Amino acid sequence: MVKPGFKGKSTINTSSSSSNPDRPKAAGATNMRDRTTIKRLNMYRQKQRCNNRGKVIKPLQYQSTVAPGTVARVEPNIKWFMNTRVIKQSSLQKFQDEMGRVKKDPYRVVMRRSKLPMSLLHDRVKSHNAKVHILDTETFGTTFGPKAQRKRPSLGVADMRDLAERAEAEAESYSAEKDRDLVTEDSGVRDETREEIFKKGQSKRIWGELYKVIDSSDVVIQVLDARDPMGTRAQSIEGYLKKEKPWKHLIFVLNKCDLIPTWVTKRWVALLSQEYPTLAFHASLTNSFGKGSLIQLLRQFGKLHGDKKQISVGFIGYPNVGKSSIINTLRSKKVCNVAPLAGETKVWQYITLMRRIFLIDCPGVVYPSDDSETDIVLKGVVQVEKIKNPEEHIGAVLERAKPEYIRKTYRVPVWSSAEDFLEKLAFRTGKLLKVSMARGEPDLPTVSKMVLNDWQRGRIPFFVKPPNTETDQERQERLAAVAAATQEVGPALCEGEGAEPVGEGAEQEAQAAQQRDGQVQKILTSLHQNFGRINVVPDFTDEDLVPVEVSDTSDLSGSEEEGEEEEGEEEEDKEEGKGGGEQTEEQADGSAATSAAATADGRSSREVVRALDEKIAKYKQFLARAKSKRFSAIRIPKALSETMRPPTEQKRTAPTEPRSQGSTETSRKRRAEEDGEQGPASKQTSKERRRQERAQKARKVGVRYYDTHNVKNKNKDRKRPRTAQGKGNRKGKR
Ligand SMILES: Nc1nc2c(ncn2[C@@H]2O[C@H](COP(=O)(O)OP(=O)(O)OP(=O)(O)O)[C@@H](O)[C@H]2O)c(=O)[nH]1
Repeated sequence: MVKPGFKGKSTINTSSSSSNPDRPKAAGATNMRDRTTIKRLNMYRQKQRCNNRGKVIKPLQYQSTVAPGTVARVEPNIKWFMNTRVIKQSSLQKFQDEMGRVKKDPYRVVMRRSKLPMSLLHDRVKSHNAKVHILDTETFGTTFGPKAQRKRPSLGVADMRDLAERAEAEAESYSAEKDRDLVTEDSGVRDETREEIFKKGQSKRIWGELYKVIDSSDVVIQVLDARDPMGTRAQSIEGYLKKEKPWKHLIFVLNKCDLIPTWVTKRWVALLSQEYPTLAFHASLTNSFGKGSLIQLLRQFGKLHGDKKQISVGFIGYPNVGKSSIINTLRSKKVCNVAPLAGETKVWQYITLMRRIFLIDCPGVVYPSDDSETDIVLKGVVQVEKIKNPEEHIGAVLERAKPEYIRKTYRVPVWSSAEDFLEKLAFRTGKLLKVSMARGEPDLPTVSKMVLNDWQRGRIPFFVKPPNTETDQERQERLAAVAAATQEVGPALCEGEGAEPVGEGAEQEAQAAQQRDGQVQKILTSLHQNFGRINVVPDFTDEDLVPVEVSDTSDLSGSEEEGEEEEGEEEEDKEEGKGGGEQTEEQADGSAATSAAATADGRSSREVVRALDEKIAKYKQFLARAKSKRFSAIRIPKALSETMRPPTEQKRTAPTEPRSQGSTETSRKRRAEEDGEQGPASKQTSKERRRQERAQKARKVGVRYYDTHNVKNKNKDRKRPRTAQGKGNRKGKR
């Protein structure tokens, strides 16, 4: 309708023609065409008008008006989706319940079956005796005839004799213990159902997260706890990856290497490398090991997948093995939540390492195994606070850890049983009950939790001994042989690496796999880890400390030169942390100094490297300890500062008694006395002597010193940025 007061020409056609969609409705007309029908009919009727040269002067309605060559789209219409019906799960359930009830009722008949979605009622699994309608879909000839194409079950035997032989062999190897289906008489005693806490990491949700991570990753890193690599290893996942996703790379990272002797790390790496590429790692923001090698390895994988914009690296593994810590170490900052409690990571998360490398953190997964409840607790899967009877697991701790380590950690000299040990420890630590009835009795649950916590956090030295394995030289030879074989097979397989080998011939597939393996092995031969640099924290006994031969100097030029890598990282990713770089500078300084000393001494480069490594390890250990104790000002003991000096200088000075780094107050006093003997200290007052000693021996380090100490004149020596003149100028300007 035209608005009142409208002066212009109306676009509404007022004619009563049957082809006018706007025609007024006649009085009493009930069967008139509606607007849509009229418009559609007009569309059919219309004709295109052209001039005498054939050029369109009046295009058809809806004929394109866009310039030729423009990509046009058909506008989606809601009617396209009209036939699709979606119902909620709850509605389906309701329908099935109600229809099921009606169907079962013999006095009722379901009318108009065809209009009801009856298939929704019958989608259940068919019972085993349901009739198989083979002949409804296939002819007799193709099903049972001489040219039958029907698939038969593969029995794996050619004839009855084979079958009988196989049955006999299986009967011989039968073990009733392993037979889960064996029906036994009910003795009245049954295993208690496991508490929910022992099922941690096994839920469907967690497995779903794991498969999401695997599906999204090009490289899967399985993180293993160095203390018990085999116990935290998932052979089922490895099998799955090998069978279902052979194009994905699987790597092992042996984390927490700082908690085991270095030779054990070396042996495990050699052993596991026989199956998958393995790297040793110590996750720490300040004092890491293996970071450089891992980043280098990931970069190489990135290059291998040159056709992809970026690669994703998934971290999978048991709970609490340190997946999130490794990611934080690689990023040099806290990007993932880390806690000594299992199950800290709840859902998967993506983290950018570099422009082309993404990391995915996965919640810890517990793989199906025959582990007892104690095994589960000691593997760190269960939070200690949630265990109902923590005392039950202490016996296993005392069995697994060596008595000397227990003695050293808890200062309990002897014990006859787990209970005896707990009682003694409770009295020693003052963990006694305060309840009136049992006042003064040892609080066993609390002490047990303390011990279990210490175990889970690696405060009690423990490791699973690796079986004997190939030596380093053998490994190098094997890797070199594989790499040489690959070169023969063909060039690098950068192209088509990421593509799934679907539909390819078996031979081609095998060749591709061989090439891939060779490529990875080649990358690995270029990676060397200098295990001598691992900063092992626990004090192991001599028996456990088989001396490790530090690798050649060539190793140092390898992956552990973190400074180089940091540089590279910064090129790629500006956000990369700088901590490692600084550390390496120090190391580089030290190395320069020592190598100079070495030439002067005429010592072999190997000895120099070993000496240098020892110094670096001591220095790192000292810093880590100071950090953990949150010293605001660290006094570097003289012994340590001496070790940081070049060896020639050390040689010149008189040899001093080696001092432990964790020097106590008394030893410090004793040293002060010893040092005091050298000068005219006896005439000084004690205050003066102390001041002198401090000036001589200690150096203050630590950024938090002024935050935590009330130092009045802290800015005394600092140059004032603005002089009085400057101030005057500023005032003048105002
Ligand atoms: N000593 C030592 N402790 C480590 C190392 N890596 C991780 N940790 C500790 O192990 C504990 C668990 O680390 P997380 O990174 O949270 O382990 P996670 O595998 O992500 O655990 P979930 O979240 O349960 O999957 C933390 O207390 C870490 O400090 C390591 O290399 N050495």
